Amino acid sequence: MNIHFYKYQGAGNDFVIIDNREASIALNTSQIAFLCDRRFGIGADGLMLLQNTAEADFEMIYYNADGNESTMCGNGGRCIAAFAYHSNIVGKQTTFKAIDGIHDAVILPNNNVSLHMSDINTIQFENGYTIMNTGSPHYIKEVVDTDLVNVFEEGRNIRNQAIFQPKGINVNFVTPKEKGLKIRTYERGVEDETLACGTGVTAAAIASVKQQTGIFQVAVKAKGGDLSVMFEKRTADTAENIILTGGAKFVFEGNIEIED
Ligand SMILES: N[C@@H](CCC[C@H](N)C(=O)O)C(=O)O
Repeated sequence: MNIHFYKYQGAGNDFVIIDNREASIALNTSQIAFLCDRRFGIGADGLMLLQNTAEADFEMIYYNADGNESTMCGNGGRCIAAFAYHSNIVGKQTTFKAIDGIHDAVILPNNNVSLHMSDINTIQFENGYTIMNTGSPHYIKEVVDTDLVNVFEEGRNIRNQAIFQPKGINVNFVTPKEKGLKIRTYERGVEDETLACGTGVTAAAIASVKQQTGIFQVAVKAKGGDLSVMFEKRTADTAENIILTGGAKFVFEGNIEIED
């Protein structure tokens, strides 16, 4: 089967996007893993299908690089909104359906896209770390300097701890800076460090204000780029009106042959 694909990246978190509005493409786990493979395929942290839905402008179906369908991807959501805009499927403001519900996105100047993330109903403040689900589950640990962390080893150990099984968790290491945060993330389903993770950046920004309430804006520096998160906290352990903003760029497009 020959497939036309588009490659996008948001702060270095990269994705294969396929327009499946005609519902003609059904990919299995090994075909998706092949397309995301950086040596044998196109290379990406994840793959998204853009599909039709009666509930919004389009639907985003998200798969991790291991080929399995997963939960919400914040950078993926910003990239698929940019793709839908570049493909004249939607205008500068769009609403799309993802696994965690309906999201609004806005195309901004200079290849920036902002995305309304799902509300957070529970923030778990533990001894030395915070856990919350920003559409995907995240573990956030404050460290003295993210540059000194072995993100692959430490992230993998935490991701595989018995308490987080069977689903696993994404692991974020965060250092507060003068203005904002620095972050590095180990992503489940990629099973490696990625250059940025939108749901992780969102979780880290919200965790950084601890139990405070109010309206906040936090700048977050990931390895692959800068993002910003605006949110409101009406109570100590919830967050709402969450907007994630950052770059979402077209990289290249092409055709690839995949085995049935
Ligand atoms: N890169 C993403 C998160 C993608 C999902 C994650 N790997 C998981 O399975 O939970 C983002 O930008 O949010």
